Amino acid sequence: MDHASNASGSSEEASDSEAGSPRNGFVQVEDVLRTDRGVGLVHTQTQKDAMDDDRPQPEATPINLSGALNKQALRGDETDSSQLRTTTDSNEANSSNAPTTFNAKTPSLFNNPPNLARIRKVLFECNDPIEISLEEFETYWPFIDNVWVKQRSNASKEGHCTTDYYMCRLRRPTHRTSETRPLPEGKRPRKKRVREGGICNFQIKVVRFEGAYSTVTIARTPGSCSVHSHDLDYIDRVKRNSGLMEYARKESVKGYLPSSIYTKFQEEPDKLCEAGGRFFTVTDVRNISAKWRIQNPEVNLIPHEGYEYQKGHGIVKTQSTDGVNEVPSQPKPTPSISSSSLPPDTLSFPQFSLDFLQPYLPNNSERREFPHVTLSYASSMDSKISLQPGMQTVLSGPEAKLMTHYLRSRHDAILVGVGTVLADNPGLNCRLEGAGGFGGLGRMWQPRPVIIDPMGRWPVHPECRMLRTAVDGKGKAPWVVVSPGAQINPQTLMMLKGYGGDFLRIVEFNQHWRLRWEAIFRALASEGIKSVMIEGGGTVLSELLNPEYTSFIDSIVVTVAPTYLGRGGVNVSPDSKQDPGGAPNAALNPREVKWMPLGQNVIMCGKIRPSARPEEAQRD
Ligand SMILES: NC(=O)C1=CN([C@@H]2O[C@H](COP(=O)(O)OP(=O)(O)OC[C@H]3O[C@@H](n4cnc5c(N)ncnc54)[C@H](O)[C@@H]3O)[C@@H](O)[C@H]2O)C=CC1
Ligand SMILES: Nc1nc(O)c(N)c(N[C@@H]2O[C@H](COP(=O)(O)O)[C@@H](O)[C@H]2O)n1
Repeated sequence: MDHASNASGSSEEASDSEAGSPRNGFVQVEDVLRTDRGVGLVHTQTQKDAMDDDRPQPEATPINLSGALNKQALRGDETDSSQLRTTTDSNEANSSNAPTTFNAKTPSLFNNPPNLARIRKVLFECNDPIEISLEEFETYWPFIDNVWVKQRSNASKEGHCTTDYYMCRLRRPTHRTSETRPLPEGKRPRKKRVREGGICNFQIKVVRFEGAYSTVTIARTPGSCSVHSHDLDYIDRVKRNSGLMEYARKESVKGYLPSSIYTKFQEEPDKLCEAGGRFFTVTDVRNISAKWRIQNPEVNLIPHEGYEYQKGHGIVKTQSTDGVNEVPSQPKPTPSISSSSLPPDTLSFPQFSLDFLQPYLPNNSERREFPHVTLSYASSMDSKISLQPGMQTVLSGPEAKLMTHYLRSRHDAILVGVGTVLADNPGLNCRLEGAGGFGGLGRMWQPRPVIIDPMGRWPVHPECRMLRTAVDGKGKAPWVVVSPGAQINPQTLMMLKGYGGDFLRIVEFNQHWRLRWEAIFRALASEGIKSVMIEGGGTVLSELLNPEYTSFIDSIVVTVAPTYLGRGGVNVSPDSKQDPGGAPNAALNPREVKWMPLGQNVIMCGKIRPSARPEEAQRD
C-alpha cells in the first residue's frame, strides 16, 4: 500500500523529492524500519568536540548563515532572489562593466570556481561559523589564503581531526628591516616598505574533520575581534593569494613572457578582480616566472599567439587567435548562479513579500538562555496534519512551501519527533536557491535537523534522506535526542558521527516519564543553537501547546489548507482547559495574530509565550 497522499491535490511535493527515494520521496514504514539495535555510546573526537575546545564562545557551533539572508531578503526592496544575487555578487557585477576585449575563442587563463567574489568575502568576514566540504575548502581557500597567517596546528589522537589557528596577516609583528641581513656584494639594499604590525586582531580556527563526509569548519576564536580593521582590498594590495599565483605559474611554465601573461590577465578584468587580483602587477608574474627560469635557463620566453613585443608599447595584441583582427566584443552578462548547475530540487527564492513574518522570527542579536522556538506546521481546517498516523500528507501549496523553506533558512535547527521521521523520511534542509548545496557555499543557511527519539527507534541508514542530503552537501546530518535507556549500537553511533551528526542524551523527565522540553532546549542552547523551528508531528506539537511548555514557545506559524482530513487524521490539539470555576475554556490563545493568504493556503502567525518569562522579568 502506498502511504503517501496529497490532500491538496498538488503534485508539487512529489516532484521535489530527491531522486532514488522510494515512492518519489515518500517512504513506506517498512522501508525505514531496517535496523540494528546494540549497546552503549562511544565518544571519539569529532569536529564538534574540536570546535568546543575554546569554550565559552558565543558562536561556537557552526550554524547557518541565516543572518545574511535575513538582512538581504527581509528588506522590502530586496525580496527577490535575482536582486539578492546581484547585491551579493556586487564585485562581479561591477567588474562586468569594465571594457573587455576577451574573445570567446581565446582560452581563458582563469578557472574561477562559482561565486568566487562572494565566497572570498564570506571567508574574509567569517561573521558566523562556516561549515563547508573539504572539496569546497580546497577549492576556495587558495583564493583567500593571503589574508591569513598560520599560528599553530593541533591534530586529534585518531588523526581525523586537525585544527589550524590563523591570525590576520595585518596582526603579524612588523618585519625585520633589511639592515639586519648581510647583503651580497654589489647589491643595494632593497627598498622595502615596512608595514605596521598588530593593526588587526582578527583570528580564526579551521577545523578539518575527515569522515564519511569530510568537512571543514571555519570560525573566529574567542580572543578575536569581530571584524577586520580593514577591508579585503587592503590585504589584496599587500599580498597576492596563492590561487591567483597558481594561474600565473601555470602560464609561466608554458614558457610565456611575464609581460605577455600579465597582458592576458588584464584582458579579463572581471575574472582577475573576482580572484582577488585587482592589484596584480607584472612584477608578481616576473617573480613566479623567475623561479621556473632558474630550472629552465635555456628556454627562450615568447609572447602568446597573436601578441608581440613592440618597442615602447610592450606586449600588444596583433590579432585574435582565429586570425581576424581583434574587435572588442560585447560586454559579457553579469555572472550569476547558473541555473543549469543547480540541483533539480532547488526551489526559487520567493518573489512575494515575506515581511509579515518578521515579528515572529528569531532575533539573533538577543542574548537568551533558551533558543527562540517557532512551531510551524501545515494543518487542515479540522486541525489535522496528516490523513492517518505514519502517512505523509501534502497540505502546503507551492507558495506556502517556499515560505516554509524560508523559515527553515532563518532557524539554526529543525526539530521533529521520531514518528515524523519514520512516516516521512524527511530531508529537513533548506532547498531555496542560494542555500548551501543549492548554489550557496557549504552549508550556508542549512539548519541542523534534530530528532526526538528517546528509545533510539530511528534506523540510522546511509539511504535515509537526511544522511544522503548531508553527503551531497545539501544539509546537515541530524542530532538525535535520546533518553538514558536508549541502546545505541556503537557502529550506529560511529556512522552518524561520520556523517557529521550525533546523539544527545537527555536525562530529565517530567511526571509522565516524558523527556522534559526545558532540558532539550537547554541542551540545544549549550550546543550553540539559538533558534529552533519545530515542524511536528502531532504528538510533539500537541504537547508543546500545553501550559507546562508554552513559556518556551515564542511563535507559531500555521499553514492552513482548505480541506477537512476527517477524524482518522493526526491531530494537533493541546489538552482541554477549564476556567477557575470549572467551566470549559479555550486551551490557548496566541497573541499578536496575523493572517496572510498565500496561494490556496492562509498563514496564521502568532506569539505564544508572554512577552517576558516570569524569571526573566524578575531578573530584569
Ligand atoms: N502537516 C505537517 O506540517 C506535518 C505533518 N506531520 C505528520 O505527523 C505525523 C507524525 O506525528 P506523530 O505520529 O504524532 O509523531 P511525532 O513526530 O510527533 O513523534 C512522536 C514521537 O516522538 C517522541 N517524543 C516526542 N516528544 C517526546 C517527549 N517529550 N518525550 C519523549 N519522547 C517524545 C516519542 O517517541 C513519540 O512517539 C506523520 O504522519 C507526519 O506526516 C509531521 C510534521 C509536520
Ligand atoms: N509545511 C508543511 N506542509 C506540508 O504539507 C507538510 N506535509 C509538511 N511536512 C513537514 O515537512 C517535512 C518534510 O520535509 P522535506 O520536504 O522532506 O524536507 C515533514 O517531515 C514534515 O515535518 N510541512
